[in-house]
Amino acid sequence: MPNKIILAINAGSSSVKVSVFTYTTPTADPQELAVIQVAGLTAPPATLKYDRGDQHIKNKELSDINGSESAYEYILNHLTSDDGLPELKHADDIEFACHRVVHGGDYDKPTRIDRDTLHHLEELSDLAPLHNAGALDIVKAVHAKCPKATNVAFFDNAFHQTLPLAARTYAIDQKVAKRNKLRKYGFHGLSYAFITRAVASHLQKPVEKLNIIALHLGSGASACCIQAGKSIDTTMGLTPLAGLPGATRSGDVDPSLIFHFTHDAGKPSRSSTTDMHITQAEDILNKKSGWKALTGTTDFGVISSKAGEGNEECQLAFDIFVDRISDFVGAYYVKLKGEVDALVFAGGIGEKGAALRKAVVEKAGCLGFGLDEEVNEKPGEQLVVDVGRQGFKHGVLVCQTDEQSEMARECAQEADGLRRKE
Ligand SMILES: Nc1ncnc2c1ncn2[C@@H]1O[C@H](COP(=O)(O)OP(=O)(O)O)[C@@H](O)[C@H]1O
Ligand SMILES: CC(=O)OP(=O)(O)O
Ligand SMILES: [Mg+2]
Repeated sequence: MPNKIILAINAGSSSVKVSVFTYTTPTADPQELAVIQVAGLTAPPATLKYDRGDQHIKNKELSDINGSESAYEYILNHLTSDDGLPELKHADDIEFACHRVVHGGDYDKPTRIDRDTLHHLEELSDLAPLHNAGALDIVKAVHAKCPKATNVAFFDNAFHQTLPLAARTYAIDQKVAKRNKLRKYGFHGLSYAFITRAVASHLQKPVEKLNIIALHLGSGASACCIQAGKSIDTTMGLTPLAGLPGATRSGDVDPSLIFHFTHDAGKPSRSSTTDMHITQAEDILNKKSGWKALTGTTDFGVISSKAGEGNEECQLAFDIFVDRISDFVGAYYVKLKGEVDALVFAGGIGEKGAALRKAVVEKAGCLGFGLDEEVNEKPGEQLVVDVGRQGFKHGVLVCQTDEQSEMARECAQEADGLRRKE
């Protein structure tokens, strides 16, 4: 039987990342052949990163890319014309296109995308204004350019189905809450599912016995309290705006603040489209806040090094992040009754931000976390690295999370059920 190609597509808030996998049987993990990323969609020029075998392209500037759909077209073209990737010479070689869909509402498992599902997901676009519309544009592009591929949606909120009622319920009128489905959903679930398995395997513990406080810190940032391998709380809410601040997101603010910020809070934003309706309030808090508003850059690597050089705005942004993360580490420590296997850092900032890890772990020192500072400076590229100090009560780990590989793994396992019936 010929190898089958799975394309795992991750439309983040500012980038499109695609990994190419082959798989043979549902039981063996898919094998990664190439990873391609077009970043900088919100701060042009877009740039290309490509890794396949010993071929590596980094920071190549691209022209004529103005959104996720054109980024996908570029990516498909790049992959099919790479002679070193003979497994994917033609769009028809793709059997499954997996899409990370941030807000899936009540969908709780990978779902083949047909016209009805697409319509339901479009209705949820307003609840993930930086994400869903971009992902669905790519679904349509795959439909047009790769008509033989089966499109499957993987939902970023699915991992948080296990949130206890008290954690998922807002203290508002429950009739309205139920009618309008207003509750905490939580996101970054593909990443937390990956982290849970990778850390359990690293610690040689069954997933069902794993208790961790996991931090996914990227352009969007969140924390998750994982007990017995299941999410029991997380910082994002009805939408990915709640909780920690991010590249362009405010994170938690007093909900009344926005009416003092602008009198036009409830009016439609100029970023509204026919597929997505958002207010000025949502536009300001999602797209014009966070690190960008505080420092002018969305790159936390730059913020971190400028803070180290004495830049006050960057120092404040850095300190705000440490302050908010520590709040949740404390809260989740109590939820886990102090029975914590490890504090886990992941996502671009969690994996690369040594200074941030140091500051967070120092604050949590009173709970029994400590860092091996030398390893923390250069943890290396292994899947999970122990950066905790010997002899301390709880571990500290860095995990190279991979949302695309999580989708590919689930896709291969469920392939028979997901395949289109001819
Ligand atoms: N050395 C570094 N220190 C801290 N943050 C970094 C470093 N290098 C990159 N980053 C940050 O990682 C973030 C991107 O993380 P990633 O998880 O890839 O984001 P996305 O949410 O777009 O998937 C950016 O804010 C980037 O600045
Ligand atoms: C849910 C979310 O915020 O995703 P990202 O960090 O990829 O923007
Ligand atoms: Mg991401």
